[in-house]
Amino acid sequence: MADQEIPPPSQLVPLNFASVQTHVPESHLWPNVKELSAAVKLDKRVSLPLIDLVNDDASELLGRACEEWGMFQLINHGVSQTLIEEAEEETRRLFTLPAAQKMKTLRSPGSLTATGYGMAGISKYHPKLMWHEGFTIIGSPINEAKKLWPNDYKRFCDVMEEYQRQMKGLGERIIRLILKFLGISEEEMMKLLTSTDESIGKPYMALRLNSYPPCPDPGQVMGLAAHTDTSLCTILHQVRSNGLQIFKDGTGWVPLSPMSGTLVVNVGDLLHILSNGRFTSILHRVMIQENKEHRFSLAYFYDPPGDIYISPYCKPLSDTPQFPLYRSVNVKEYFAIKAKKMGSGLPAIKI
Ligand SMILES: O=C(O)CCC(=O)C(=O)O
Ligand SMILES: [Fe+2]
Repeated sequence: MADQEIPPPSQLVPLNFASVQTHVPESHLWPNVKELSAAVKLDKRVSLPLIDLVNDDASELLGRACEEWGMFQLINHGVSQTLIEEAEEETRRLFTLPAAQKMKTLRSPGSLTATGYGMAGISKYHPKLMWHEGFTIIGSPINEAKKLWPNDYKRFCDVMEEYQRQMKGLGERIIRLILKFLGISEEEMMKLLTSTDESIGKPYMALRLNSYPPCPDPGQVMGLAAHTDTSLCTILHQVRSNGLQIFKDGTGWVPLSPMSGTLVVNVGDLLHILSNGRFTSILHRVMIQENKEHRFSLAYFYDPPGDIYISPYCKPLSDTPQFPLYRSVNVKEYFAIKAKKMGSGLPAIKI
């Protein structure tokens, strides 16, 4: 029965990476990776802000980091190290399953609100495929976990549900502090942060587990091509290995190594819109490393529900009049615009 759910090979599906021993298939050879890598400022020490969430000035520090970088690292974030390690372990357990097993949970292409295995949404904008496979979780992953581990699915579900619960709580704390910095009132905040209630649209909050398998020719493949996240903010846990790079205006591409005990948080397009362009929706990408390690990461996209409207916040009574740079847009609509515009949604809603 389950085999019938496996799609035909013509569909855009992740490669069976375990079967690649020596030669990277043509479909995954990017002609320009060497140039892209050469542009990286390895000598630049990234002094990405490191923010203590329990600091009395956290709101100010987060706001300044969003303005200057669109990204920061967080300590004292309150998410237990044990849970993070369990989530890492379950992620590894999932991606090291045989390819045919993972394919049983393939998400329908283009689906934004389904749980399952597949390629990153940005894959369809590039002529070459990426050295990446993902597993997106929205709500409970129980139906898919049962297909992966018919007799042993509970552990994965328990860990991933608890991880999402804690990330959602953390996301809300971060967003509240950032909105406070912008001068947004509690009442307005509540409208935005209303829980993932079906009455205001489908939940778009998602946890994406990312896997970048070891590659025989890392200099010719792309892990995850440059993109901005659509979210309000993304909370990223990099599992030890290097590869993440961020684009800093005035500097260029710089690597961002994982730092134990911290979580990386970045501004997404929705927060850029809400801040009326004040906060940077930071461009980032993942390059495959020479060290033949299997790299994993866990990205939690903190999003309002689909029917919530995001409008640029222009400070009332400010000395200099402020005008909205973007039209107001609801979450569901913005996701659709971004998909239609090849991953570059902001220009489409510019006033
Ligand atoms: O793997 C990483 O470090 C980054 C992942 C990412 O950018 C994403 O999932 O949107
Ligand atoms: Fe991202």
